[in-house]
Parts: sequence; structure tokens; C-alpha cells
Amino acid sequence: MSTGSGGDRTVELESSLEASISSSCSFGFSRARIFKIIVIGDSNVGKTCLTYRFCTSCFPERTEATIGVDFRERTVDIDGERIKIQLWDTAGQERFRKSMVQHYYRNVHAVVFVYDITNMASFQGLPAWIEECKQHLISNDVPRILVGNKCDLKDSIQVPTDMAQKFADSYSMPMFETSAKNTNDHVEAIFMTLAHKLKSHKPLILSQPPDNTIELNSETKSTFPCGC
Ligand SMILES: Nc1nc2c(ncn2[C@@H]2O[C@H](COP(=O)(O)OP(=O)(O)OP(=O)(O)O)[C@@H](O)[C@H]2O)c(=O)[nH]1
Ligand SMILES: [Mg+2]
Repeated sequence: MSTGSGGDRTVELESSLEASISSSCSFGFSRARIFKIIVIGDSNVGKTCLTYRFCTSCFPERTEATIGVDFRERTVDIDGERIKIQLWDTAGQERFRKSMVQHYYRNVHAVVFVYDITNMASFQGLPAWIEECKQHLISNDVPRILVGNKCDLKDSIQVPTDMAQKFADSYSMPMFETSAKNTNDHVEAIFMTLAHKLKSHKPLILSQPPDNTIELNSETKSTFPCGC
């Protein structure tokens, strides 16, 4: 679901989600915790592919630059509890971020900063993304992780692991290198680790009945043919 020109649609969707949540609470449906995780970084680093990989287990054959914010979600079971992981895949290109409003940064539970290990500029751009989060008043308590993507391109590495690790340490963030393209590069484990961390730290924030899911994944699937 691209929300550049259709930014209002996300606002509407989120409002209707919140409305359905509050009405469902009063009818006593069972609840699922929702974790909103925002994914940020330069254009072309693979934010869309990473979120797509986690939510569909596939690598998209082709992607287009994200406009505004795309939204994907997956429900997982952690220690017997249903947890809905919402990934907010943001545009890296400045001209496509104009439609991103303060609203997108509301109630963020975690931030994933992504760079491309084959592109030094995307690594050097990270402080600006960290600063942007600060400007949108994302609290320092919100867990953050650093993800270096495109590990499969071993011959083109520009960002050494120890350099990235030092940077992550200086911001007290865990750092992972991975590949959205390779099935065995632990994309799943990265997001699940974050979800486990959130589950053990966050109180119940949002809830909705099990059969009241807004199925955006199916829309995502039709947008990008799966390369698996
Ligand atoms: N080799 C390789 N290519 C990747 C990987 N992840 C993404 N790509 C490619 O990198 C390009 C950009 O991927 P996207 O996921 O669209 O990048 P993005 O960060 O969402 O870009 P914006 O939406 O413009 O911010 C595409 O051609 C992908 O196929 C990866 O892990 N390995
Ligand atoms: Mg994208």
C-alpha cells in the first residue's frame, strides 16, 4: 500500500483500525498486541525487500521506489501469545518523503535503520536518519537496531563489519548483517529478536479481534511478483 499521493488512505486505515479496536474491546474479543516498527534508511538499501521477506518469506522480483510509506504486517506466536508485527516501510528518497507526516511516527515501538553494505554513502547517511528520528520525537527508550543489507554481494563490500559494529556500539544499538535475497540470512530471526525484546518490555498498547485483520499483505503480494 503506497501512501505517497494516497497518504490520507493510511490515515483513514489507521483511524478505522483504531475505531474497530476500541469497538471490539467493548465487545470483549480476544486481543493481540501490535508492535509498530518503522524501517528507515537511504533509497535502494533494500527496506522494501527486507520487510517483504519477513512478511511473505519471499524476495520480490522487482520493486519500485517507495512513495511515502508502505505498510506490511505479519502475525506471529511468541510464547503462546499472538503478536502482530506491523512494519512501516518508509521511502528513502527525499522527494517521496514529503507526504510522510508526524502521524507516521506516532506510537512507534521500534526503529530499524538499514544501510547497504555495498554502498558506503548509505552507511554515512545513517546519522542523518538518526537525527530525523530525534526530530520526530522518537524517544531514546524506543529500541533501535542497525541492519546492513545485501550480504550476498560478497565481492562488492564497501562497509567493513567492524566499522559498522563500532558505529552501532556508539549508539548502543545491536547490529546485524543480512540479505533480503538469501533465504538463509536470518531476516526472520532479526525481526523476531526485536519482537521478543518488545514483548518482554512493552505493555499492551493496541488490540483487535483475531478475525478483524486488515489484510494488506495480499495487496503487497500483488504489487511485487515473488521471486521465490
Ligand atoms: N543483491 C541484493 N539485492 C537486494 C537486496 N535487497 C534489495 N535488493 C535490491 O536492491 C534494490 C532496492 O531494493 P528496495 O527494497 O526497493 O530498496 P528500498 O530501500 O526500499 O528503496 P526506497 O523505497 O527507494 O527507499 C532492488 O533492486 C532490490 O532487488 C539484497 O539483500 N541483495
Ligand atoms: Mg522501498
